[in-house]
Amino acid sequence: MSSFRTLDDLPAQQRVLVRLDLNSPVEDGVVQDNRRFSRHAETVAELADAGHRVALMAHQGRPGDDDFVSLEQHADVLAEHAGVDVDFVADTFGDDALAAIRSLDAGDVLLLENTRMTDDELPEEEPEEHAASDFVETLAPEFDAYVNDAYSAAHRQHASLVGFPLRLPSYAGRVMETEYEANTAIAEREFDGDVTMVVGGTKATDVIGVMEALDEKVDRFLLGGVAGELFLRAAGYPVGEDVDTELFDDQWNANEETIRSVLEERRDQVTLASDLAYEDADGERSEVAVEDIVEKTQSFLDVGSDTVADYEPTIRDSEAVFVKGALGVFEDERFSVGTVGVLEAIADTDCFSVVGGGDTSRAIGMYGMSEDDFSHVSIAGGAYIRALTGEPLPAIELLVRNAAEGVGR
Ligand SMILES: Nc1ncnc2c1ncn2[C@@H]1O[C@H](COP(=O)(O)OP(=O)(O)OP(=O)(O)O)[C@@H](O)[C@H]1O
Ligand SMILES: O=C(O)[C@H](O)COP(=O)(O)O
Repeated sequence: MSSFRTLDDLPAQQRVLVRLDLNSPVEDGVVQDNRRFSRHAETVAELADAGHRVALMAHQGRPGDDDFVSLEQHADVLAEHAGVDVDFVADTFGDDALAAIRSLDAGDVLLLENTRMTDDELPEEEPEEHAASDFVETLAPEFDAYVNDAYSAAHRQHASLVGFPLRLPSYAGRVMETEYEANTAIAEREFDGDVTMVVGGTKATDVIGVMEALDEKVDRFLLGGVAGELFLRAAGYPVGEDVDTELFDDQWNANEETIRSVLEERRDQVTLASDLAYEDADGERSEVAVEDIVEKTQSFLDVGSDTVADYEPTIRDSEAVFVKGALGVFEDERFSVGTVGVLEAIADTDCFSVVGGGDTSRAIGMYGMSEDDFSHVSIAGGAYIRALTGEPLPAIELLVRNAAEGVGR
């Protein structure tokens, strides 16, 4: 059990500042509903129903990215799930935000603008520095308590995650509590048979770092997505570089050394895709064997069918399978073969299975699979794989420290 305080410990009638993780896929400017909304809605509804005055903080994307947008749409999606009104103010901690916070009545809920729109949020700094930022210094006095429900962002050392626990009595929300307990229990679990990890997605930097740390725990890695292409590049294939996206070159430069050393030292543990899929001139899915690729001239959007067939026996023979990241752009049905094929193979076995990632976990519902076919489905990606390595999550350490030191008591 954790040693942080939870909503069961929160006194009545508080002015509460709550950190959620509503970071979601954005398609053509439209925020896509996903399990982060439904899960966090439970915490929000509980706080509102209990008569607290609730102000919510969350982030979306990163400055410079297409999905770095306002949280205005998030307020409506969250309200629908929570069954309570969620007002929105297009301000993080300026006069408009303060006026909206001060006008909250018991049971009211307000969502503040994307925390990453303030310069104080993003630097990875020590909690003490964040606690002294204008952002934290301005907002903290407006509240009696801070609730962190953002387990899936707990690996980031950002102001809204680590600054407030030095200023306010702090509590874990319901999502934080359940994800922490599930992921910690999983990290501590020992398996007799083979443990397999399926590694994909776009956040290659996040997953490659932990592959090194997990080699004691994981017997075999099955690769796909952007990380998989970077490994193919290291293995000498002409892929894993930017053609019409900016997903590869920067991540290659940041991780080349680690990828090469993982491949060199653990070549027999790492299985790479044998074929890849792309959109052909007719707009159809086509596949090519990696051995036949002479030059990368278009984006590869999925692993091929032979790769899925290669991966299935490994999954069937595993006692545990962990998934982090999709093997392709599954949101487009043509490129869902890798992700869905692997998830269905896992669902068909009775192995212990965990699927993590805010985006990746969406594939389960999108393609008619049931969460019950997996042992645990986490809305966290980076935080979940770090938890598997036993690496501390800074935002959670701060909740523990806050409880131990009795801040605000
Ligand atoms: N080859 C590829 N090219 C571009 N995008 C890809 C490719 N393969 C997978 N993806 C994308 O990867 C995304 C999922 O992985 P990503 O690393 O972004 O997040 P996640 O696993 O959901 O975890 P987190 O919660 O950390 O965001 C999917 O939205 C999918 O479209
Ligand atoms: O989606 C996530 O994994 C979390 O919200 C963290 O987002 P980040 O990877 O942009 O910091």
